[in-house]
Amino acid sequence: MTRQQLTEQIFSKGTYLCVGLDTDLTKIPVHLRQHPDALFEFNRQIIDATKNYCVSYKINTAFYEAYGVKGWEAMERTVAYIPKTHFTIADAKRGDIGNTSTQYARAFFEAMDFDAITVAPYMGEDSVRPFLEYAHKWTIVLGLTSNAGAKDFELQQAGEGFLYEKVLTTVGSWGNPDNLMFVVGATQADAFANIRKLAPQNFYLVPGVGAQGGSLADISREAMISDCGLLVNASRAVIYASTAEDFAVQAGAAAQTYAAEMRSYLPAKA
Ligand SMILES: O=c1ccn([C@@H]2O[C@H](COP(=O)(O)O)[C@@H](O)[C@H]2O)c(=O)[nH]1
Repeated sequence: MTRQQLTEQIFSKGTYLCVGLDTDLTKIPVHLRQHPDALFEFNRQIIDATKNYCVSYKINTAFYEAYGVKGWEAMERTVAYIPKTHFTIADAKRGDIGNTSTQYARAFFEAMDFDAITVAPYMGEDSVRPFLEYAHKWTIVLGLTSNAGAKDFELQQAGEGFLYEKVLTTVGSWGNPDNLMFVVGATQADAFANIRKLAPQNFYLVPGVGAQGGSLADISREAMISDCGLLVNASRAVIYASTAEDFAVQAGAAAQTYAAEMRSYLPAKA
């Protein structure tokens, strides 16, 4: 998907919500747990209920890898089920020597048709480059993450600034705003204005609203640009809005609430 196609979706639907499919069999409604294809069936109903209120789905691969072959198959079926209008993200946090990253890129961009994959930058350029070489695919590099551990490396001083700042500027020169996004945690709202100066045109994938307590209003105020430039992810707050039989209806309602707030922050047009 191109940037223009993504922004057309955002402005026509009035939302920049990304629903995170962090599907955990111990958290889905009891009546679905015995279903022979429970992971996919849960996702199918969540997608049907939320697709009008979001422009993207993020599949965190850990939740599928945890179930072995059956989990991997459920992930493949889920990404194939998501409407082509929606931007699909494999939250896999890959990155290895170039020869190996090439295989990761094939797995997520060819064997499965994800639009984007999250990548850890710490093995350097050759580990990121194979993902960037795909036309109309996106590499989403970890910038300043939402977790407490961000302070252990990302927020350590590295020369003139923080390590995450060096990641933004250096990785930014490897790609461009049409193929490279950064992960910036919603819990890091104080840093957003500075981050926008360092990566002024890139889209940010922003996890951390909902269960982690980040503020949608703060992020939107500090980091939105004329074509939006934000995909804000909510996983647990949407998909587990209810764990009863009405789970899909409640997930749709939660997504609708986020979308209504997002509409109020979007500029008039791109
Ligand atoms: O900095 C990061 C990077 C990735 N994540 C992932 O996003 C979702 C957040 O889930 P919630 O339930 O909405 O908290 C999850 O898949 C994380 O692994 C992140 O939270 N922070």
